[in-house]
Amino acid sequence: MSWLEVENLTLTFGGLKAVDNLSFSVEPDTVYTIIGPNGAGKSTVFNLICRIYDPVAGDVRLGGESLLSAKPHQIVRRGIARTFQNIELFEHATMLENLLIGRHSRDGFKPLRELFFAGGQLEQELAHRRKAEEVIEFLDLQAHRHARVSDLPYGIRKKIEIARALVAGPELLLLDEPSSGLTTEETADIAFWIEDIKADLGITVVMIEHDMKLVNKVSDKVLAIAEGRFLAEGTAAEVQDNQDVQHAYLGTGHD
Ligand SMILES: Nc1ncnc2c1ncn2[C@@H]1O[C@H](COP(=O)(O)OP(=O)(O)OP(=O)(O)O)[C@@H](O)[C@H]1O
Repeated sequence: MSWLEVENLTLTFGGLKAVDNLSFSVEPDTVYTIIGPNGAGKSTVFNLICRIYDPVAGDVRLGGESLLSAKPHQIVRRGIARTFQNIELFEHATMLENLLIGRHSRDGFKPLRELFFAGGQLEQELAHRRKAEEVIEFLDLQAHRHARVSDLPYGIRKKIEIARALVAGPELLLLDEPSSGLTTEETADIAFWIEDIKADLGITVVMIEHDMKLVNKVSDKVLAIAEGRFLAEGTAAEVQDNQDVQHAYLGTGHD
């Protein structure tokens, strides 16, 4: 049994099959990358794993347990955190404030506990702060702790988006196009951090990515999809050599 199992997953939007009977599985402590042309269904797969959408068929299991009974806000507590293709941070808050919000998303808002158990609340706040500081140090973001996110360069904001996901303490991190909008140098930097997240934090990474240099560098396994369907799976080199994959990218169609 694999750790993350996606089985016969299907989702339609109107008449369009965005994800079509897709199955794959991910082993723990690996980087698993999903590639595919624009509109292939990659982000929809993430949205299905995070319970934003209900599949019309199929299942998603983590550690043998189906995620389909979970509500979107419970996904973080099931050990999953994600980043977005377009950065989704509170632009007018500081980096630290953004990280603390990311941490709170794990526990949810509990007004009664806040009223009656103020002592425990304080301890929890301190634990949140410690976790945020741990991630700040890990990603070498100390210089930006109190900077307003809107004042920071795009490359740093992209890294803060990863930090926001990490403070939730995930076992599975979903990265949606971590290199988009980054320079070649910044992309090389992100590759380094992804490798450290796997090796030093023991977090399994599932990544959607277009930049094949980054894919080649960090992926243990690559899945190619097109029109919501499985095309090929293997090492980055094997998948890039696959004829169906090449045809899908060239847009020449395939049988
Ligand atoms: N909420 C939605 N309503 C209707 N159609 C949608 C919706 N979300 C996605 N789609 C369609 O589903 C298909 C898959 O979209 P998706 O965003 O998952 O592709 P993708 O592989 O992530 O693409 P890209 O690489 O361009 O981000 C596309 O045809 C898209 O237009």
